Amino acid sequence: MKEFFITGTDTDAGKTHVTSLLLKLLAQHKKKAIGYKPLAAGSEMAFDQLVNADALMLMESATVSAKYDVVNPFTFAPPIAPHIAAEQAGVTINVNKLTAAYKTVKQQCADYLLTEGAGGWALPINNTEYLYDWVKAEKLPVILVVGMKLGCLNHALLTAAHIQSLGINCIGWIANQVDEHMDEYQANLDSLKARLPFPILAISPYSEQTPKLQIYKTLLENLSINP
Ligand SMILES: Nc1ncnc2c1ncn2[C@@H]1O[C@H](COP(=O)(O)OP(=O)(O)OP(=O)(O)O)[C@@H](O)[C@H]1O
Ligand SMILES: C[C@H](N)[C@H](N)CCCCCC(=O)O
Ligand SMILES: [Mg+2]
Repeated sequence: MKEFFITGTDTDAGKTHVTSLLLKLLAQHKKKAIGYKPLAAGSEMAFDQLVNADALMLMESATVSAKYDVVNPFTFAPPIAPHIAAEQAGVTINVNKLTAAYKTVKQQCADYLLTEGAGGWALPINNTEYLYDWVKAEKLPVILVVGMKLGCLNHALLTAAHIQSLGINCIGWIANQVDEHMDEYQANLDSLKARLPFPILAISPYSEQTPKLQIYKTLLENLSINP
């Protein structure tokens, strides 16, 4: 099974948007793929259970179906930092619990498992651990979604440097145009291409209606998809 962890330069960088597009790309190529959202904050009651919109979107885009709790084992109502939401709910989250939950989603007979993080890269899960500790423990290859807006150069470069400092493999980055009217979009894209230490995998243009990925060959190679 091919596994990837999708992180972003910040909350709202477009991790869910891009992960959903990747799942749809895999579906077009008849691949068995599932999305996973281990940790979500910002959820609503539906049919007597808390559900999060990111997890539901990943479920809609996947070709392999699973029960809600399998796709999103930890979910909290308030749209705040998840470790604070967990503390308020009296729930402990740690690397061991994330690893145990991950075993269940790995049993769902998918060939591709795309895990969406929460917030940006340095997301605390408790007083001492970060979500990236779990990513490192699982040895998950990372895809960095850069939300293209003013300030993203700093966020992208710091995120890349930290991923590398942990010895984690980042297979590349995806430029996601979250700001339709970003000044000097192309110059910013070029600045990132010149500086990020891993290849660009795709560009996700601004689109509310029919979102599409402009795909680079490296992405297809990493997903083992024939063009
Ligand atoms: N390429 C795009 N074109 C248009 N709208 C976009 C694009 N990418 C993301 N958006 C919109 O921006 C918002 C944030 O995107 P998204 O929910 O994917 O971010 P996220 O990184 O998953 O955030 P979170 O940290 O909450 O998980 C959403 O309303 C989404 O529809
Ligand atoms: C509520 C939001 N949409 C996300 N689910 C959680 C974002 C956490 C950000 C934590 C932080 O870096 O400050
Ligand atoms: Mg999301």
